Amino acid sequence: MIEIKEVSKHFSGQRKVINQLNLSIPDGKIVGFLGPNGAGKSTTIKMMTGVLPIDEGTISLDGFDIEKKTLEAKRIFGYVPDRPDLFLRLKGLEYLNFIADIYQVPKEVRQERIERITKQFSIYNSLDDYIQSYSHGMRQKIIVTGVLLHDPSIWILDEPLTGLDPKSAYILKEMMREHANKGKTVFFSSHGLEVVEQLCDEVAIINNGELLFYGTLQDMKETYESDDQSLEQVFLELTSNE
Ligand SMILES: Nc1ncnc2c1ncn2[C@@H]1O[C@H](COP(=O)(O)OP(=O)(O)OP(=O)(O)O)[C@@H](O)[C@H]1O
Repeated sequence: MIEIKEVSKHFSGQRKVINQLNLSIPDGKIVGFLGPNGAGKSTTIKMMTGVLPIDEGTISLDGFDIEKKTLEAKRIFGYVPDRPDLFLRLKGLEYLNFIADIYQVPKEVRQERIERITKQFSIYNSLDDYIQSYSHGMRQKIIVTGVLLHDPSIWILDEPLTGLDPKSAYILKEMMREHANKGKTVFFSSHGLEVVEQLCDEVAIINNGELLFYGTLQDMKETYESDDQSLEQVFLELTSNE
């Protein structure tokens, strides 16, 4: 479970980019975090994962405050950033072993997981190549593999499906569903309603750093949809900055 309480953030010389955000992400559900460019999704996710300091408020992961119990919190989540350009000078396999070492994944377990997951993502034959030479989608897949390798209970994914080919996107969506079905937490950001409609149990919509809606798609339909407005039109209207 992820608890975001009264969180605000501003960057120097700017207005608040996150304003008094409250959000409770339950276990056992896939929750989509939706909003247009610049809405504040990545900033929120970076605060959740301890990448950015929180100006005001608190965020806890399974009860561990990310700023006060940082190590404990970091042990239990896996994070896929929006830009997967990390550790470019390592070979794919070196990166995965590095992650497995940090999280102390036993040798036999890591071998089985690396082989299974990278074969599913069709990157098994590229593990001896440098990440530098990988395409955007391959870089994303190696980072997702690194996350799955240590089997964290909370998954925090920043636009995980952007740049993935349809087969890999399908596999990742299946994995997200399986993880939520095990009673674990899956939180991911996206621009579009389509993937959220396919995949999510609940959706949080943010714009200009403020939460506009949180609930099931059914709630959203019941609250906003009408005969002359589809859910997509509702979403576009809610998040319009014009
Ligand atoms: N390091 C930074 N310094 C200054 N402003 C920043 C910084 N990072 C983000 N911002 C600003 O904070 C706001 C929210 O940005 P953020 O990246 O969180 O949005 P987003 O919803 O993830 O957008 P996108 O969908 O385009 O990735 C934007 O106005 C952005 O310009």
